[in-house]
Amino acid sequence: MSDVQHVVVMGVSGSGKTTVAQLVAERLHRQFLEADDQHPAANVAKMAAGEPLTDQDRAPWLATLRDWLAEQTRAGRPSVLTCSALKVAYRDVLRAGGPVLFVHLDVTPDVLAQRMGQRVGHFMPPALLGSQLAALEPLLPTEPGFTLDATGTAQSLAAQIADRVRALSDTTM
Ligand SMILES: Nc1ncnc2c1ncn2[C@@H]1O[C@H](COP(=O)(O)OP(=O)(O)OP(=O)(O)O)[C@@H](O)[C@H]1O
Ligand SMILES: O=C(O)[C@H](O)[C@@H](O)[C@H](O)[C@H](O)CO
Repeated sequence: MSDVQHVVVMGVSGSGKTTVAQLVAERLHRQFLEADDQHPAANVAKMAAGEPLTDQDRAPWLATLRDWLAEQTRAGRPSVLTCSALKVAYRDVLRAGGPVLFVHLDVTPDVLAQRMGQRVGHFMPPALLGSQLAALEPLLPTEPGFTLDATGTAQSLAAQIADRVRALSDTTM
């Protein structure tokens, strides 16, 4: 089995996690989970009201995601998960669910604001972007994963990620 069992597509709101991760899951024929759908209702209400989440708010949500990863690991199902995973401590929680490769979609604040401004029907207000960027801790060299300049098209980003995952799987079989 490959070391890259779970790909976690991470980054701040509007970076393209959902769009890109869905394409990666299709390309690699993997299980897919959208972390936004797993937030407790209180978290969604808080964000929709323009209030950033705290570490405490995120704790039960991260535990749910970790448990889902652990379930996939136990069943031997490689997966793709979207998750903001803004802090090292949050990523450590996810890593407890099995072998993970983080892919950080890095987008400039200008492009993020443009993307969030254009998006319709999403609970996350663009006003929370500053707090997302302030909370973000880039991947450390000691963490498994890589950062991608995510200003390209979603299809080209997904192709790059799928290629990297396949290459890593080939070298670890
Ligand atoms: N590579 C891309 N190039 C241009 N636009 C993109 C790209 N990826 C996503 N978008 C658009 O940007 C907006 C945000 O994308 P998306 O919802 O996938 O981001 P997200 O990181 O999942 O956000 P959130 O965490 O807030 O749900 C959407 O309107 C989407 O269509
Ligand atoms: O950790 C967080 O603050 C949240 O996960 C957010 O990032 C949102 O859920 C998501 O981005 C919604 O748009």
